[in-house]
Amino acid sequence: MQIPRLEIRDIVKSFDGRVIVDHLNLTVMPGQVTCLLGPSGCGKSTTLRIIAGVEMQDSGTIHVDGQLVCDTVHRVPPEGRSIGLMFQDFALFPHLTVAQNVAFGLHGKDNRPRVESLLTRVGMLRYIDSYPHQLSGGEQQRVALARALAPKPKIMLMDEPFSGLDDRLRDEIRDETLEILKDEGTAVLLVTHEPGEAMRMADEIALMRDGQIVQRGAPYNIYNAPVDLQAAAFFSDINVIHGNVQGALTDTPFGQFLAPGVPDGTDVDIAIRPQHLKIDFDRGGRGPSPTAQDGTAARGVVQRARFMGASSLIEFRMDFDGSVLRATVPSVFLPKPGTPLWIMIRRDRCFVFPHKGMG
Ligand SMILES: Nc1ncnc2c1ncn2[C@@H]1O[C@H](COP(=O)(O)OP(=O)(O)OP(=O)(O)O)[C@@H](O)[C@H]1O
Repeated sequence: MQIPRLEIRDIVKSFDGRVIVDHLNLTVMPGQVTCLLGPSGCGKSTTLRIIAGVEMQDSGTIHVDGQLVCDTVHRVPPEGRSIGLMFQDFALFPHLTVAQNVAFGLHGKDNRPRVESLLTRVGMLRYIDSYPHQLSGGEQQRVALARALAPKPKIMLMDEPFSGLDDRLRDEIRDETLEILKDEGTAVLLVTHEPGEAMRMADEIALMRDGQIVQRGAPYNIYNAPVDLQAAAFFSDINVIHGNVQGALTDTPFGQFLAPGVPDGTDVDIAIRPQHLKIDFDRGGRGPSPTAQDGTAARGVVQRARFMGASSLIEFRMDFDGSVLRATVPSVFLPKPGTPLWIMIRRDRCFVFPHKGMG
C-alpha cells in the first residue's frame, strides 16, 4: 500500500477555550491535489498553519512520508518538514530581485543555474533581475511559485494563493501552477472557500465545517452525493421542498419520493439544484404528462426571469403553497413574469435528508 505523503491524525486546536480544529483527520497521497473547502472561519487556515509548523496543535500527530514530524512532544521545525508554502500574506520581498527572491527559497544559496531553471519552469526567466514592483500580480505569483518550489518540497500548502488575481488570470495561473506541481510529484493541500475553485483544482475535496471534515471525495461525488443539506447548499443555490415520511415514501405536490431507511413520521427536506428542475408549458392549464422518473408536475407562475449570459435564472411562485423555487435553464428561454409554467423534479437528481434546518 502506498504511504501517504501527508497524514494528519486527530488534530485538535483551541483558542481561548474555543475548539477551532476538532479531531481532524486528513491524508494526501503523492501527486494528489486535495482542497480543504469550507466557509470562512471554519478552521482551514489554522489547520494549514499547524501542518506548516507555525502553529502548534493541542493534540494529534502529523506524518510526512510515514515519518512523524509533529506530536505534542516531538516537533520538527517548519524548515525541516519538506513543506512549501504559498500563502496570501507570504508575498515576495520587495527589496530583493526576482533571482534573490527565488534564491531565498534555496535557503539563501546563490545557485544561479538552479534559480534560472526554476524561473524557466514558471516562464519568468526574462524577469530575473527585475524587482517585484515591476511585475504584475500574476507574474509575482509565478515567482512566488518558483521560490516555493526551490527547496523541492514534498508537500505544497496553499492558502487562497490566487485570490488577489482577477478572474481570467486566476484561472490561467492556477492551472499552470497545478500542472507544474503535478509534474514535480508534489502533494498539494489547498485551502479555499470557493466551491468552483475546489472543483476545478482538486482530485479530492475535504469539506470542512466547524473544525471538522464532514465529507471527503472526488468533486463529482461530493457535488452529486452531498452528505447533508448544508453540504448540498454549499455548492450551489438549492431548492428545498418539505415532506413527511410514511412507509419509506414522502408525499409532495411533485409526487412521491423515496426515503429509504428514514423512520415513519420523520420530516424531510428534498433538495434540488436549480439546473435540475424540469420546466414545461401550461397547455391551457393541463400541464405535461410526466414520466415516472419526473413524478408529478406542479404549476407555478414566473415571478422574475433574469438573463445570465449562458443561462436564465427563473423564479417561480408555486400555486400549491406560494413558496418560491428557482430554476436555471439555457438562456434561449426567458419567459415573461406572470407566465404560468409547470415544474417537475427529476428523481435521480434530488437529495432527501431528514430535516435539521440549515444550522
Ligand atoms: N491565533 C489565534 N487566536 C485566537 N483565535 C484565532 C487565532 N487564529 C485563528 N483564530 C480563530 O479561529 C477561527 C478559525 O480561523 P481560520 O483562519 O482557521 O479560519 P478559516 O476557515 O481559514 O477562515 P478564512 O477562510 O476566513 O481564512 C476564527 O474564528 C479565528 O478568529
